[in-house]
Amino acid sequence: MITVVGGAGRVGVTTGAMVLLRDLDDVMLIDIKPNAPQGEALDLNHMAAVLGISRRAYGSNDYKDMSGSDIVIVTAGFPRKAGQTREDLLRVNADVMKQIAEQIKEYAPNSKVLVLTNPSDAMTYVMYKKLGFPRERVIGFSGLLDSPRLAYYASVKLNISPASIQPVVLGMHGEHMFPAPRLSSVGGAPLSSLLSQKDIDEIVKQTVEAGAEIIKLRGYSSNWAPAAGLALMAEAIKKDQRKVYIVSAYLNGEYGYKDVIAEVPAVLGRNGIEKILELPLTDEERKGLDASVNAVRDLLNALPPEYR
Ligand SMILES: NC(=O)c1ccc[n+]([C@@H]2O[C@H](COP(=O)([O-])OP(=O)(O)OC[C@H]3O[C@@H](n4cnc5c(N)ncnc54)[C@H](O)[C@@H]3O)[C@@H](O)[C@H]2O)c1
Ligand SMILES: O=C(O)C[C@H](O)C(=O)O
Repeated sequence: MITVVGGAGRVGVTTGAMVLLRDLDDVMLIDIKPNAPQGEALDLNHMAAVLGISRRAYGSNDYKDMSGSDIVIVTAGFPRKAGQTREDLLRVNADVMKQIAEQIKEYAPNSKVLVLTNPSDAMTYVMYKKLGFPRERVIGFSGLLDSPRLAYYASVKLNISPASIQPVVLGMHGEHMFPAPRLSSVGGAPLSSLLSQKDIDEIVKQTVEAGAEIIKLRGYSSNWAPAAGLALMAEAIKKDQRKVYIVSAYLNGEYGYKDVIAEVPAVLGRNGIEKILELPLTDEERKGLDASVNAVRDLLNALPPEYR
């Protein structure tokens, strides 16, 4: 069973749909909104019946129904509104993480926990600290959104499929993320060698501003792309695929950073994070990553001690 906490919210229910569509497992949607997860589960079960998928969705307002889940995906919490940054959600969502960590500890103590709630690196840190699970089992989401976004914008410039691009965005999910065009590649060539500096600057800006652009256009934040990314992470763990994805990981010396969470490439398999990969960086890239990781640290330092 894969549980989604926040399962009646936009990203939560879309994630439930993606898990079913990829035929990964049954899905438990848990949410504090009365009746809403049950209603979403019913609709998802009808979708599965239409498509002939033999997985079930369940909905509940009771955390104990996550019992037995090997993966718990956390999408619960407040989304930002137009004009807000993700960082503005720090305190309110840290409270939500703290509450949910208690429940996961009690009902799914052996699970791998994927955290998407914003600001996602800081929320992954709170979840990690409050759960006390090994770091391999507490994994933050967003690299699998920021990097494919970079691939998308580059693919438009190059008029090729985004699937042909291996994009790299490191550090923080937020205003200070670090897109790395030299480390991103197309057919073995660095992306930076295939586009002009002006085009590179443009796609980097589009990537950083992508989330805000969606909110500006439609009034609420993304759901389709993040849900797809979460499903890929869950799939890699569930099927022990050992695929390399950029994820938010607790660093204990990797890249020279300690006691902080940042987006880095990692191998995902049955144990969660099987290995963190350390990319060789130029001096300039090192500075860019430092600035990004320092922005995560600033957020963590702004959290009262009970969240750390
Ligand atoms: N990291 C990313 O890339 C990324 C992408 C999209 C959204 N997000 C973030 O994900 C979060 C959710 O976004 P959304 O659009 O789905 O919001 P939403 O308001 O549609 O859904 C949030 C859901 O969480 C539920 N919830 C709140 N507290 C809860 C608790 N203690 N237990 C269980 N459920 C609880 C709410 O009832 C609601 O249904 C936001 O913080 C948003 O910023 C992050
Ligand atoms: O922009 C947001 O608030 C949601 C998410 O972090 C995103 O990048 O789409």
